[in-house]
Amino acid sequence: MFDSVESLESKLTSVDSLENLSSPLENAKRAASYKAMDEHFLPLLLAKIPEWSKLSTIQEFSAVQPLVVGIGSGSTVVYAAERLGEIKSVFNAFLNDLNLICVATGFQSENLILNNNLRLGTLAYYPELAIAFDGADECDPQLGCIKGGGACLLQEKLVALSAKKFIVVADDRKKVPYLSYGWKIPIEVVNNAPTFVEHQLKKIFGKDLKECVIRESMPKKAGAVVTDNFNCIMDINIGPVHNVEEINNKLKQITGIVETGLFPNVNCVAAYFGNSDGSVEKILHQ
Ligand SMILES: O=C[C@H](O)[C@H](O)[C@H](O)COP(=O)(O)O
Repeated sequence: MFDSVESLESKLTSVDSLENLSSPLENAKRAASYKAMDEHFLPLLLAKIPEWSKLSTIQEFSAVQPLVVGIGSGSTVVYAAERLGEIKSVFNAFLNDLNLICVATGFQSENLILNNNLRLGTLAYYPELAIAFDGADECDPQLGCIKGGGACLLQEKLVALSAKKFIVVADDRKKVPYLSYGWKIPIEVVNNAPTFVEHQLKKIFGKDLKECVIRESMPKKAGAVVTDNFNCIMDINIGPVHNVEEINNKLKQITGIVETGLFPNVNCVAAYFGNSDGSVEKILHQ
């Protein structure tokens, strides 16, 4: 006989009882990620349990629609993957490898999924995700974001746009009144195009283009950062970004720019910002 759902939920580590990590910042990232996972993934899972608890054979499990979850990149989403791994192990009777699939946003994210004993799938197999969790470099009040601090913006955008719900997990430094408040916009550019792209940016943005640099890998490797898609990253400063969609569209019209780190809010329903005391501020999309 299965344990009751309530008794399983109570087996999850209580967020208040977690031991301190190496720094207050890490505590903040973990608090945001755990809360986001508990408030957004658990309800999806609990809604499926009545259906899944009737299944017993592998054939029956493989016939049901899996819950497909996007796991992003960066240092914050590490804790979201950790919590998802814990939920999976506690709810093992209902949530096996066949009905929970995780889609990655790149190399680091693939390893996060595998290291937490989660099953890896791809967008090619699972083009529709129930939900995706990812970090952000900046997030505005409308839940528009700048992403790409770790150069994963292209695959992150593919996953975010494939998810019915997109959830941002971050520490409180990422909550800003408008985008490019303190962060440049990363753009992924094909390798032989940076000079062409810079020239076009000057034409379009004129004096507003204050900075345009190719991101370097130093000190770990000499030369430009190479993305998981074998392109380079340019970080540009065109001043405050108030209309995220308009700027994103302007940038995307330039040949040679594969994708931008500007994420206008398409389906971001909530952002969780962790504070160093372990409390979490949540902003919901209006
Ligand atoms: O390319 C990387 C991503 O967009 C990250 O999600 C973003 O940089 C936030 O990373 P972190 O959680 O380490 O602040």
